[in-house]
Amino acid sequence: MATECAAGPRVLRRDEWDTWFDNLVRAFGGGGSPEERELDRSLTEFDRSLGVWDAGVCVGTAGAFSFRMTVPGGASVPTAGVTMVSVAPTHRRRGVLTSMMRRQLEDVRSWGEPLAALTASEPAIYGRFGYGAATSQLDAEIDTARVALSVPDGTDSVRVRWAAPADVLEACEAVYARLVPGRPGMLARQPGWERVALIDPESEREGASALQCVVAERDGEVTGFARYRTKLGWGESGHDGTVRLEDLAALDPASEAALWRFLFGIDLMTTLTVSDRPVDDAWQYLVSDIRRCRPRLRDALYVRLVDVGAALAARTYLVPVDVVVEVADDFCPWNAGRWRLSGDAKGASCERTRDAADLALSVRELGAAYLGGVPLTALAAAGRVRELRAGALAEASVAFGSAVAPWLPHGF
Ligand SMILES: CC(=O)SCCNC(=O)CCNC(=O)[C@H](O)C(C)(C)COP(=O)(O)OP(=O)(O)OC[C@H]1O[C@@H](n2cnc3c(N)ncnc32)[C@H](O)[C@@H]1OP(=O)(O)O
Repeated sequence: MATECAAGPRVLRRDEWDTWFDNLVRAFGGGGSPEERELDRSLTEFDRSLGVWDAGVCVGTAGAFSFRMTVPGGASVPTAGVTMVSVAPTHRRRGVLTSMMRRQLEDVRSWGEPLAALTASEPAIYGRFGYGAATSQLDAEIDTARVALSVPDGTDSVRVRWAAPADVLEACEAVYARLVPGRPGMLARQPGWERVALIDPESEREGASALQCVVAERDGEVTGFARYRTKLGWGESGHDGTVRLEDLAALDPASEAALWRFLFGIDLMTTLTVSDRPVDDAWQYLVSDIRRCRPRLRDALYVRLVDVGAALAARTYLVPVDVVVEVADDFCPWNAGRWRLSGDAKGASCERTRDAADLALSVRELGAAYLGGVPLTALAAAGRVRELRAGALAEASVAFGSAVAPWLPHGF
C-alpha cells in the first residue's frame, strides 16, 4: 500500500546495497554480469543514494554521482549524475519516483551543485522534473565496402599500434583528460570510473570479439585511441563482418583520421557501426558518401538547472548578452521568477531582478539550451520559449550557442 511508504526516501546504508541493487535489476527486467555488478557496487556513493522501503522491502532506488561537467566556456561545474533510478513493478504510478526526485533535487541544492544530469531509459519520464534534452548522440552504420575516406595531410605520420586495452589505459585516460575542457557535456573522470571502459563480460558481447584497442602515436607519444570489437560474418558473396566502435578520442585531426582510416580498412569487415558519437564528429566530413553511412540522432544527456542563478553564471556566452528571463519551475520553486543574465565570452552574472522580462520559459527549456546544443529559437518556434522584448530571442539564442557540439561520451 502507498501509505506503507509514507516515510519516504532515505539515505542508503552500506549493508542494504544488495537488496537495493536487486530492486534496480528487477525493475530493468534483469540482466547484468557479475563484473558490472561489482563495478556498480564500487562506484555507488552511499551518502548520495536514496532508497524507499515498504515493510522491509526495497521498492525504490536513486543515486547521484558527484561529477564535474564541462559547460560552454570550459568551466568544470559540480553536477549530480542521476543514476540507478528504479521503482518496483508492484509500486509503480503511486508517486514513489516523484518523492525520490523531490528529495534528490533538494539534496543536490543543499550540496551546492548547480546542475543535475542524466541519461533516461525513456524520454517521457524526466521532463516533468525539469530535465531538458540537452545533447544528441550520433549513431551510424557505415558501409565501409563502398564508402571511401579522404584523410588530411599529416595522417601518414601517425602510427596506429594495436595494444591490450588495459596496457594503454593510462595513456588513453590522458588523452581523454585533455579533451574534457574543450567540449560541453564531458565529465571529468572521477576515481574508479576509468575501469568502466575495460569491463568486457562475454555475456554482453553478442557474439563479437573481446574488446580491442589501437593507439595513435606520433613521435612515441599517444595522440589518440580507439576501442572496438569485430564480428566475423559470411554471406553468399563472401565475408560480411562488422566492426563495432566502442570509443574513440584523438588530440588532433591527423590522429583522428588515422584511427578512422584504420577502422574503415580492417580486412573481412564490410560494416562499421558507431554509436554515442558527438553530432559534429569528424568522420562525417571525411567520407565520400554520407548517405551510405546511415547517420541517425538520438536524445542523450538530460540537464536540469538546480540553481538557475549559479548555473547560468557558470558558463560563458558566445556573444554579449543582457536579458531578463522569467523562469517557471513548479518542481523546484526556489528557481522561479525573473533573472537578469549578463555575460559574454569571458564570463557572466545572473541575479534576481524585478525588471520586466525579455523572455519567458520553463526550467526544462533552460536545461535543453544550457549546453548550447539546442537553440532557443528552435524552442521558441515550438512555442516553448516566449519572446517578450523584440530582438531578445535572437540575441539570447546566439549567445547560448556553443562552438563545439555538446556531447556525453559515455553513460552512467
Ligand atoms: C537516470 C535513470 O536511472 S533512468 C532509469 C529509470 N528507470 C527505469 O526505467 C526502470 C523501469 N521503470 C521504473 O522503475 C518506473 O516505472 C519509473 C522509475 C520510471 C517510474 O516510477 P513511478 O514511481 O511509477 O513514477 P511516479 O508514480 O512518481 O510517476 C510520476 C509521473 O510520471 C509518469 N511516468 C512515470 N513513469 C513513466 C514512463 N515510463 N513513461 C511515461 N510517464 C511516466 C506517471 O504517469 C506520473 O504522471 P502524473 O504525475 O501525470 O500522474
